[in-house]
Amino acid sequence: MYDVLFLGSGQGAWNAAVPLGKAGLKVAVVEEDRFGGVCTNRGCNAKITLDKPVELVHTIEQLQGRGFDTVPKINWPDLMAHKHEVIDGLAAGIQQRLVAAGVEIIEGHGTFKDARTIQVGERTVTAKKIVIVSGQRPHQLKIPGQELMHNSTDFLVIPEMPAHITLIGAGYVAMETASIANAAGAKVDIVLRGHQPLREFYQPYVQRLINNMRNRGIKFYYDETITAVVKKESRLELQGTAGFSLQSDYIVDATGRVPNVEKLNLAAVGINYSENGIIVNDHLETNVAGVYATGDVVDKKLAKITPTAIFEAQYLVALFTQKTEAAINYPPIATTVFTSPRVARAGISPTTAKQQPETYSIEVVDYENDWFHQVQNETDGSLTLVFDRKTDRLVGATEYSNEAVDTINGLLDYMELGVTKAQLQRLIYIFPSTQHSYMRKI
Ligand SMILES: Cc1cc2nc3c(=O)[nH]c(=O)nc-3n(C[C@H](O)[C@H](O)[C@H](O)COP(=O)(O)OP(=O)(O)OC[C@H]3O[C@@H](n4cnc5c(N)ncnc54)[C@H](O)[C@@H]3O)c2cc1C
Ligand SMILES: NC(=O)c1ccc[n+]([C@@H]2O[C@H](COP(=O)([O-])OP(=O)(O)OC[C@H]3O[C@@H](n4cnc5c(N)ncnc54)[C@H](O)[C@@H]3O)[C@@H](O)[C@H]2O)c1
Repeated sequence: MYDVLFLGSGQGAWNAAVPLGKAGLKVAVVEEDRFGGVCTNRGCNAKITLDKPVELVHTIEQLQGRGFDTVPKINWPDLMAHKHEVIDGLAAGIQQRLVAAGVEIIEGHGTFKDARTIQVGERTVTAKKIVIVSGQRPHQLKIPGQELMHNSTDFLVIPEMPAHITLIGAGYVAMETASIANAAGAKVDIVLRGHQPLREFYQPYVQRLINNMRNRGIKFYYDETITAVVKKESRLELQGTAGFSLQSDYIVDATGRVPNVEKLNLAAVGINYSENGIIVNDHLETNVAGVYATGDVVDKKLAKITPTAIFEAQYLVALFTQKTEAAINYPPIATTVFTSPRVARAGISPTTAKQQPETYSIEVVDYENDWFHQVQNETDGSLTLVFDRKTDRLVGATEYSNEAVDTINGLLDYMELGVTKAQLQRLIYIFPSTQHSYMRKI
């Protein structure tokens, strides 16, 4: 019998399995696909490799007539080959790390037989504790012609960039894919059901991002309900209510992600779940004692992103090695949409702060007239900081700029450590630098 068995090998699993194995526990990981899960193979790592030239091209674009007189073109097949070179070996590397930590690898699809037993093919394995880390998969619109559409996994291995790409949805995946495809030379459309792209982000900054994307030629179609996809000779046609139709070469269904809960035989064990995932308590334990869940498959309001999955994995390590009995206590979680420019955020949003002016104060730093941003001719950027009035501590930050990720990551430390505005103003930063630039304005 294993001490701990993980169902899935993504970030929410291997970041716990490796240290638990090293701590001397008998650990197994069941995986039916590539080791490392979505982030490593068909999510974050793959996407950021394809995004790097986008960032560089946009910076060079900004400096046209200011030191550069041409904009380099992205060679998509070369970039895709580079992505394979960077990404394809990662799964084997994670597998090796598990094996080196003494973790047993079990390949195949795992399902519950009972609260301590998992069936993988012909094999039956038992464990004192089972952790469900089965992640999420792309949501698929149930409409005629759905099989003609692609998802983010398909896009991240696409060998040639189609001339015309259309994305349905305006969340993280749609906006990031649009940013990459547009920079790589495709004509790009985004078709939204509603009126609020990236609804978890500060909307004034999202609007600035959309204006920027529009100026690059990306078209947004609001309030459209797609009802069918039809093949029209060599092209595809999206059809919607009220006579909407749009032709394209490649359509990505980016309408969200759904938790992998159906094929685990949860009903046999009586594990509670909702359409958002497995329901857990504040110790990440399900309603069935000894069965836990981490990562994207958990029903939670927090961002379903890799750092959250890793934090949960690390919490389980502490819990299972008796280093803690306390409930999980999440710090502020930083997140970004990797468009170009980016929008990134952590902590209390400016929207919440504006709704509670007696509790929060706001500082806005616009980059339009900031000399340091003018160095790379970046005039379209802004940072909003939220302070708690009572304690004077930094409790939230949101930025729209090319460097938003570094800014928000840098400010995250201060939020977690409870640094006050007065303490921030004491810091002596390297000059010239982004930090120096915004700290001078607070
Ligand atoms: C296109 C894209 C881009 C992303 N970019 C970012 C980013 O830039 N930054 C970020 O922080 N997050 C990003 N994410 C989110 C990130 O990928 C997830 O938060 C992360 O992968 C969650 O890890 P996990 O371990 O919970 O699940 P997953 O990575 O989904 O792993 C689950 C694993 O379980 C396996 N599995 C499922 N059921 C079974 C079963 N019954 N038996 C055996 N194995 C099973 C699956 O094969 C899979 O390997 C992105 C996601 C996508 C789709
Ligand atoms: N940079 C990152 O950290 C990053 C990048 C990609 C994905 N992710 C993770 O993956 C998750 C999924 O991303 P996503 O973009 O697939 O989902 P999402 O929830 O961010 O966006 C889904 C979009 O589809 C729309 N939509 C939903 N149902 C629809 C329908 N029936 N018809 C038309 N439109 C519909 C929504 O309005 C929304 O615009 C994110 O929430 C995030 O947790 C993170």
